[in-house]
Amino acid sequence: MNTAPFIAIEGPIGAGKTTLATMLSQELEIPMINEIVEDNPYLDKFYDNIEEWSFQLEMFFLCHRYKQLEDTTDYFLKKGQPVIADYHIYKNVIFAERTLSQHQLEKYKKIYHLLTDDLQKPNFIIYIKASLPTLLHRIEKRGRPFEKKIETSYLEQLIADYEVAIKQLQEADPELTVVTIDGDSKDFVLNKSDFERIAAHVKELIV
Ligand SMILES: Nc1ncnc2c1ncn2[C@@H]1O[C@H](COP(=O)(O)OP(=O)(O)OP(=O)(O)O)[C@@H](O)[C@H]1O
Ligand SMILES: Nc1nc(=O)c2ncn([C@H]3C[C@H](O)[C@@H](CO)O3)c2[nH]1
Repeated sequence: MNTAPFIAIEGPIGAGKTTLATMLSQELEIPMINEIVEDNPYLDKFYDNIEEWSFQLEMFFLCHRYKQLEDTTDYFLKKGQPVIADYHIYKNVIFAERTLSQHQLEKYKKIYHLLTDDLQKPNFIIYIKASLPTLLHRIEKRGRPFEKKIETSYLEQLIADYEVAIKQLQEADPELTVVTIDGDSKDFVLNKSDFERIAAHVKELIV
């Protein structure tokens, strides 16, 4: 059992995880941890050639998130301080299963379990579901040059992978609370009342 509320925002690429995590962190006055993107040395190369760069990229994300979550546990959760993150560590597996060869995946999963089995996991997931047109629109709006190379089929697969993974996480942990947000119809950026409803719901859950 976690010592303090640990909230992860999840969903496929461009769903609005960092945006919502930032807004909730400010509104609820809860510290936020987020993954690095601009300093990632492999993302650009990865989107050029997934097969060639996937192992380096997945290992980079895994090591980075492992260290970040270790620190999060020590500095916040163990002291009873709630935390909000714009990812769940399990997203490593979601992506790795899609990008690695079978041989690489077997090795990767051993390392994943070794590093993460004893880490504190989030007890709340806010899952932003969004359709392909919504994701494409948001990725384009954000305008990261390397993401122009993302194939539509890759995004479609990730949308389906996320549906399966969130169900698996919920089945594996009956104490986990999953709040699903329809990212197509709920606009927490432009519609103040949409955001207020989400924030009120999260506040109720964690008190
Ligand atoms: N509900 C929303 N309505 C309109 N625009 C949004 C919404 N949520 C996010 N955006 C915009 O969409 C873009 C992607 O959002 P964001 O970076 O938060 O996504 P993300 O899920 O964290 O992405 P990634 O998977 O790459 O980490 C940003 O430009 C953001 O301003
Ligand atoms: N392959 C792969 N594995 C991951 O664990 C992972 N996590 C995020 N991403 C990609 C999505 C955005 O382009 C960008 C920022 O989230 O990085 C990932 N890609």
